[in-house]
Amino acid sequence: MGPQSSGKSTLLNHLFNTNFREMDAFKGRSQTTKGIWMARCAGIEPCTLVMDLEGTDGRERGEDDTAFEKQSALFALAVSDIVLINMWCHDIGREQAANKPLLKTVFQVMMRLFSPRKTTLMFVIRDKTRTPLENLEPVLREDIQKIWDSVPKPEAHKETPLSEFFNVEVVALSSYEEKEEHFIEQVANLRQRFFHSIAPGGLAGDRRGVVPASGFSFSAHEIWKVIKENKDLDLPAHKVMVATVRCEEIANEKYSNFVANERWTDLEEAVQSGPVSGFGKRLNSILESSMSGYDDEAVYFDEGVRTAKRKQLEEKLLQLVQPAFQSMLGHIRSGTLDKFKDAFDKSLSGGEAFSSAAHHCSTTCMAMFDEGSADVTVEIANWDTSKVRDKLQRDIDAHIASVRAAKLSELTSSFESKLNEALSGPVEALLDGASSETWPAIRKLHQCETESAVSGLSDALSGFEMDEETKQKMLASLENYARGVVEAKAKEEAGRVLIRMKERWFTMLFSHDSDSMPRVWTGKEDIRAITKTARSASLKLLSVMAALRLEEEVDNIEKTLSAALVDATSTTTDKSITKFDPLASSTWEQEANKRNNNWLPPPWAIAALLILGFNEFMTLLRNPLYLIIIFVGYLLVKALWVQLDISGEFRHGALPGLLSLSTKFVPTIMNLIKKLAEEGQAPATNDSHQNPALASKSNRNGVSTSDSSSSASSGVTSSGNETEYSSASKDE
Ligand SMILES: Nc1nc2c(ncn2[C@@H]2O[C@H](COP(=O)(O)OP(=O)(O)OP(=O)(O)O)[C@@H](O)[C@H]2O)c(=O)[nH]1
Repeated sequence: MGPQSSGKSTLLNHLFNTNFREMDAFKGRSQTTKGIWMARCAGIEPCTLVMDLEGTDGRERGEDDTAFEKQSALFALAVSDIVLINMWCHDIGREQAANKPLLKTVFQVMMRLFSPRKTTLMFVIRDKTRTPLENLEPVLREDIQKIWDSVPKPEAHKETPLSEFFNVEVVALSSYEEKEEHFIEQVANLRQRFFHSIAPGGLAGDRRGVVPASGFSFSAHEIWKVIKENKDLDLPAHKVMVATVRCEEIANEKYSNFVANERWTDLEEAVQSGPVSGFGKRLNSILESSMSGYDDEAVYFDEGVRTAKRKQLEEKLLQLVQPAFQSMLGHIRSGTLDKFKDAFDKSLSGGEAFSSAAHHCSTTCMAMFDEGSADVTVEIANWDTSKVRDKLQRDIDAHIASVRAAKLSELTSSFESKLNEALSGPVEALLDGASSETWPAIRKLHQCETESAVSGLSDALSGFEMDEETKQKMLASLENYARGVVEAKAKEEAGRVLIRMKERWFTMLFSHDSDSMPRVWTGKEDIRAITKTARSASLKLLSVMAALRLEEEVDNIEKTLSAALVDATSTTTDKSITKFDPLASSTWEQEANKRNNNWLPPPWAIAALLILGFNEFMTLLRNPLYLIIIFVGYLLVKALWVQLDISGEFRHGALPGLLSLSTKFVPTIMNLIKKLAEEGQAPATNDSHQNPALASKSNRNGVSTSDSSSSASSGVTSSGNETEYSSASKDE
């Protein structure tokens, strides 16, 4: 800065090889530079910017702070490290020096910087005279001090010395117009002082509050804005503000560069379709270059701001890449699960025991997953992979469990089918040739096969590391199965017992003699004896089929059968209902029928009926007509019940019973009506003995002839009704 046409632009152009507009010497002295101009110094390292300010007019004015002169001086002090002040040599020591008002302005605005930094004020004495600099300098400093003292200062800076705010330097140059060679030489010397001016001990003052070059443009704009608004300049706050804005800009730029980075887009696309080898390495490298790019650019900005913005950038980037990381982890998980299934399958088919294969494959695969997930780790993120790991472990366990269940059921069914094969045929053959040895042989076979199957299964189960209880349950179920096979076979054979008995009786023994030759009937044979032998042989077969004898217990079935069916028939010809019948009292099927026929409701239900139906009972008792109607109804129903043999019909199931009843119902009703009609006619003719057959029939059978014949046809196995049974037996 300096007075108008004091050769500022000329000096700057020579000093820094710049190209500021200079006044044309032939056009006369007039203002050339308007506003503030800026240029980069050529050939000076590190990058140095130089500003050429509009010249001051040298008049002392009481203008306010909005005057451009003051604003530009404040701007220069706020952004510059070194301020060159041009002054004429002959002005030194003069009361009316041209730059006195300028210096006053400089000192005043310095107070307006919220926290001023130490700026170098270099006084450049132009058109130096013969007076040596050593003599001029003290006079100049004295002038400066005087001006400093005369400037009104705020309370805080009342006693602050000038040196607190400024480094004062003084240089003198020969006249450019008269001693150009000297001028150029001296300027060249001065230029040397601008190399590395910001290095320690260099020409620049302290570097408090400076902003990095990348923030300069923004910072200069903001400072100028504040100055224009006539506000105080808070340089530290400004520094933070510039850092915030710039760091954010840098971070945003790095983020968008990352998003557009081909290496990243390729990686992101690839991971959609499957696992990508070296995913972690590639991603880390792209992230690393973004972050280090940020660090490089933001390094000179305020540390607090820089770190905070770095963290934000990091978070944004991680948010961007996390889905890719998750899908990569997902690929590893599903890939590992597939590998596990394959390896497990191979181990099992290679004959390895189940639990050892499960354990070994699971351990290997989990290690494989750990390795894989370590490879995809994003270094700056430290994301937790344990959830995915747990999921994999659960999937593996579930697979093991399902294979285990399948294998166990496969094993069980294989042993079962073996047992079935080993037991069915032989048991059938043994029952075919029923004899007293049949059941011991079946027992032996059953025991032998069961034992071998159980021990086989037990051996096979040893590879499954199962708890003893479950194992015992499985073995017991196999034993039950074996028993079931024998039982089913025996029942199946028992179903065919009638045919077999017949075969044995007639075909084998009755029609053949003891030498198995077809019998020739001569009339001399003892038919009774042959019949007895044949009958007892077939009863023998019946007794073999009659019960399951898987336990070694002595039973009386054969004896009972012969007593009831052979001996009884040979000794008694008349069976009475009062005679003890061992077959009827046995606990076989009849017992079940008896239970089925227990139609009475339980005692509590009877009690409930009595209590709840008390009113109805009383109504009935009070009105004898009701009672008579009910009694007649009861008689009718009972008659129908007996006629239709309802309990007998339903013995074979509800549907056949209903069908049979529906066919019998109408004829029976007709029969009853007919009967009643006949009864009615009988007294009219007053001759009961005219129809003795009808009378005797009705007397003997109570209700109807058709009844007795239908009861007879139902045979011994009809209901437990004793009367029915005896009448049927008599008919037989
Ligand atoms: N006497 C003298 N004249 C000089 C010197 N240096 C430059 N001049 C002359 O002064 C005149 C003004 O030069 P500029 O360099 O344009 O001066 P300025 O201070 O930049 O002028 P403004 O930008 O208008 O304030 C020119 O004619 C120069 O030749 C010098 O050292 N001594």
